Formats: sequence, structure tokens, C-alpha cells
Amino acid sequence: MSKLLEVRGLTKRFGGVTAVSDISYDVGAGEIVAVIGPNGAGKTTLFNMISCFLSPTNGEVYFKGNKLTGQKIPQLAHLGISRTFQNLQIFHNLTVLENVMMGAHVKLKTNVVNAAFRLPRILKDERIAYDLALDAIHLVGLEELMFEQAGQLSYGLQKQLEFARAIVYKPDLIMLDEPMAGLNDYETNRMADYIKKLKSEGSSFLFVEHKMATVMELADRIIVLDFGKKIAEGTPDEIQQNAKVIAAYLGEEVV
Ligand SMILES: Nc1ncnc2c1ncn2[C@@H]1O[C@H](COP(=O)(O)OP(=O)(O)OP(=O)(O)O)[C@@H](O)[C@H]1O
Repeated sequence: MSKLLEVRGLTKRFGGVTAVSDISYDVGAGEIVAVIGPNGAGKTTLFNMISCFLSPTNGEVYFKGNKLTGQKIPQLAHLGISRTFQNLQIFHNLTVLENVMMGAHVKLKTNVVNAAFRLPRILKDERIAYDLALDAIHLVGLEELMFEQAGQLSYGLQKQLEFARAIVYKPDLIMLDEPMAGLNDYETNRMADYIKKLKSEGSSFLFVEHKMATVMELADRIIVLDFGKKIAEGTPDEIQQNAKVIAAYLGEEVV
């Protein structure tokens, strides 16, 4: 499996606290990799460094063989990476369709001058954004709500909307920060189905998640953090039998 993402020796210190310590791993093309660990283990800090929201104290990340560390955040979409956040980042006063189209525009070349003069480029981009948005809305089954204001949706539907926005420009790597948090069992299963469907079409995922049943069901490989360090890496079966992981995190009831 060819390497899509390479994380090399990432470390982050906040004053005296080492939140992430010398973490390395890869994500292969078409692979689903989960990062798990107790609260405060460093998962979000690691995610933020990979997605260029935070500069590492040490270490680097490569995407498709090119250095990702140091890139500007808007560049990520052009490189083929998207991410969601623990706290939803959708526009409550815009419709579902407008929210998802905004996700598509991140990648399209539309700029303010083109938009103001309605140059042909913007009309073409609008059309592309609309078509991409419809595909993404269809995937998550929000067609009937696409003209509703996002703020009117339930939390579960808002999470589906955020997911649709993250995948709208068909990124190669989709980074999800706790995609199942706050979802009921039905919504969790639906979200898992979207992830599996996109994987079957070639997308790769890196996700942080606390719901272990989902992690074990979805992940090809799991990275386990504890106190900022990687204490294990392996398949779901290997991780469930790993004594260090059981002691630090999983506990006996999950295994
Ligand atoms: N901006 C910051 N300044 C100082 N310390 C921070 C900062 N961000 C994170 N930390 C510390 O780094 C450590 C790792 O935090 P992080 O949020 O990455 O953990 P996490 O595994 O994502 O936790 P959770 O599962 O609760 O989301 C914690 O000790 C946290 O207090």
C-alpha cells in the first residue's frame, strides 16, 4: 500500500507540558487509521499539527511525498486534505446547501473580483460547486433538508452536514475529530456507513474517536496514545489484546 501521509517524530511542548512526544506513523492510500487514547493523551494536538493548525516543536509531516508541515491552512484543500472539528464549524444562518457549497468553493478558484463582476469563471465554479454539493448532500441523505437553515437542524444532522462539507471536494485524506461524539446509535451507524462507502471509493481516513465499538469496526489500524507517547500501533485485534493498551485505556470490559 503506497504511503499517503507520513508523520515523522512530531513533538509539541506547551511550556513545561509535552503534549505530544516523538510520534511517527503512516496512513496508506485507501486506509482507515484511528487515533485513540485517554482524555488529555494528545490526540487533538497531534491532529492540529498534522493539519497545519499548530506548528510542531519538532518533527515533520509529508503528504504524497511532499512536506506538509509549514503549509498555510487554505492550501490543504488544494493538496487533497480536509478535516472536521470536535466543535462543529458550520454556518448556522446559511442553508444546508450553502454550507456544503462553501466547502466546495474552498477548492475552486473563485475570488472576490471574479465574483463581483460575475465573470464566466464564477458562473462555471458555481455550477461545479452546486453539482459537488448535491453529490455530498445525497451521500448523507440530507436532500429534503437542503434549503433549511443549518441552525434549525438537530445536532446529529448538523454533524452529517459538517461531514458532507468535509468530503464535498473529494479529498484523498479526510481527517475527522470525534465524528461519532454526541450521536445516538442510529446516527453513529449511519456515519460509519458513509465512511465505509467513501473508503470503498478510494478515500483514506484518519480519525480520533472515543467510541471503541466504532473504532474497532472501522479502523484498519489503530494508533494508541498515552501521556503524549505512542504506546501501541496495530490492527483492532492486536490492539484489543495489547497489555499496555488494556492497562492504560481500554479496560477489561471492552476486550
Ligand atoms: N494550547 C495549549 N496550551 C497548553 N496546554 C495544552 C494546550 N493544548 C493542549 N494542551 C495540553 O496538552 C495535553 C494534550 O491535550 P489534547 O487536547 O491534545 O488531548 P486529547 O487526547 O485530544 O484529549 P481529549 O480526548 O480530552 O480531547 C493536555 O495535557 C492539555 O492540557
